[in-house]
Amino acid sequence: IVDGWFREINTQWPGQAMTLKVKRILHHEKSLYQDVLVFESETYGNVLVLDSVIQCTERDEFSYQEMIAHLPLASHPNPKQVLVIGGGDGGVIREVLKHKSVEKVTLCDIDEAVIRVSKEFLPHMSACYKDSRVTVHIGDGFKFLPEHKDEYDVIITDSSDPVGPAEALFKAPYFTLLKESLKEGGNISTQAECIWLHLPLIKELKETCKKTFAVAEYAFTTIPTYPAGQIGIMVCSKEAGRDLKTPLRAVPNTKYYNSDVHRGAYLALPEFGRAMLEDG
Ligand SMILES: NCCCCCc1nc2ccccc2[nH]1
Repeated sequence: IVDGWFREINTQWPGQAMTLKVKRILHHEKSLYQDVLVFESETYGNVLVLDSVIQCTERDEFSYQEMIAHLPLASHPNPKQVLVIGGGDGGVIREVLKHKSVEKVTLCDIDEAVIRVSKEFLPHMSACYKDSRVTVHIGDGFKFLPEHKDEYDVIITDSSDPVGPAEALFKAPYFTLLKESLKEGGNISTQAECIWLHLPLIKELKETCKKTFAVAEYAFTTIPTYPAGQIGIMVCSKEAGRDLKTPLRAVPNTKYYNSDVHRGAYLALPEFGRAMLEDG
């Protein structure tokens, strides 16, 4: 933080950096896995930063949280058991609970510090931890998944970037584990990075998902505080013929997601992205 501004300088996006004006630092610690920082910004509410990368801000988190949850849930006929890997801030759980068919949500995050800090400084995101349908497991998704085979209708992987603790969550073995933990007809979604910054990674991710699942599609959402203001969501299904692009029902009290946004998120991949992802 220099002269009152936080700058998101990172080798993943060379030569550019989102900058947010800092009102005051609320918390800073080194957890077992990463550096955890929370600051109150002048115009984006409280901001959670892990290893110097912006993970969420109170002002725009709903865009990403709603899309990563509702794209796989609204295209599943009857989701009852849901698993969230990562996402310790709790925002995804809040969205999952908007589907009345959901009976149980389990959250598995490797770092208890993220959950603890979110409960204290991100109340609008962590409020749902109190819900009776929610179970929290502190641990590595890689170990948790093999112990829970054929158990979930939807699994959402709300990971940070593929540098540090979340690196393995972007590789093929992880997607095989996801598939084995899904019930028949199950859907998954993962944080799938930005076409302006990570095209080679997205191409590899889509190829991995197409090999592992019956269907795999890349959607995207707009979010001002993520690098280049856009982030992707990979959505897949075990069910051959599952139409991921069509919402089967409306989702109540959202601020970003609706059925048109659902469809629009898959459409019109800009030509430089389409060519790379589809033609090779
Ligand atoms: N550079 C884009 C980063 C995207 C991060 C998405 C995200 N935000 C999170 C907050 C808490 C825990 C896991 C999270 N994963």
